[in-house]
Amino acid sequence: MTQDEMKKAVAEAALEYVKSGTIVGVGTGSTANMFIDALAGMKDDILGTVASSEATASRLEGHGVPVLSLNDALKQVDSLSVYIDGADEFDAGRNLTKGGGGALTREKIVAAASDQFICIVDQTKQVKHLGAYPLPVEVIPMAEELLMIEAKKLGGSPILREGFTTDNGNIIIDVHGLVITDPRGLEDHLNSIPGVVTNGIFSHQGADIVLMATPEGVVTL
Ligand SMILES: O=C[C@H](O)[C@H](O)[C@H](O)COP(=O)(O)O
Repeated sequence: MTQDEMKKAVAEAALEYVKSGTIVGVGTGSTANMFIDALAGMKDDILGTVASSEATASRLEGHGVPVLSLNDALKQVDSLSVYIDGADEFDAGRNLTKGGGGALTREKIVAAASDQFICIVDQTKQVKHLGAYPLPVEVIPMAEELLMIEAKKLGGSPILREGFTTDNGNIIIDVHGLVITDPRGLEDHLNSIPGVVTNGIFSHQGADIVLMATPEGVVTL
């Protein structure tokens, strides 16, 4: 089974968590794209979606799936029923790193507004410690050098994502070389640096359920 076939299988398995008549939070990335394609078949059953990026909104709209802003959605309901998204890495505690596509901030906001986060991954994303995948940090441009200095103090090697601007008009600094043994502590520490919008550790907004595709089938963790 190819990695793309595994992504498709896990994306389709996530449909089980989509409840009729609810608003669904939708993530960003290649796995989330496959979920969007599968969700299109349920577009008449759900009340709508909230997208975690402009790219996701465009793909949903291309399928004719209704997209609401988060603010409009939360005027209708207290919370979204479910948030479904991929990840770059996950650990045994269902802590995640995300943001390989640069959508981390909106993803974290939509996840926080949802009752349940179902993370859809293939088995290549499973790690003992987060950090082998460079950790993205979204930063207001003025704080670029400040974040570089602080990341080096943590033992990381920060690299500006050249030519990339987030949907929020900010920059991303990818921090290489971290071995993250305390995901929640590092998430909080990085977010306490002025100018940081958020970082790609999802510990506070970790997954409630990880659906992991393997060549033998989809496993629920
Ligand atoms: O910003 C991007 C997101 O956090 C993605 O969910 C993450 O990078 C995983 O993407 P993919 O499913 O393409 O591996």
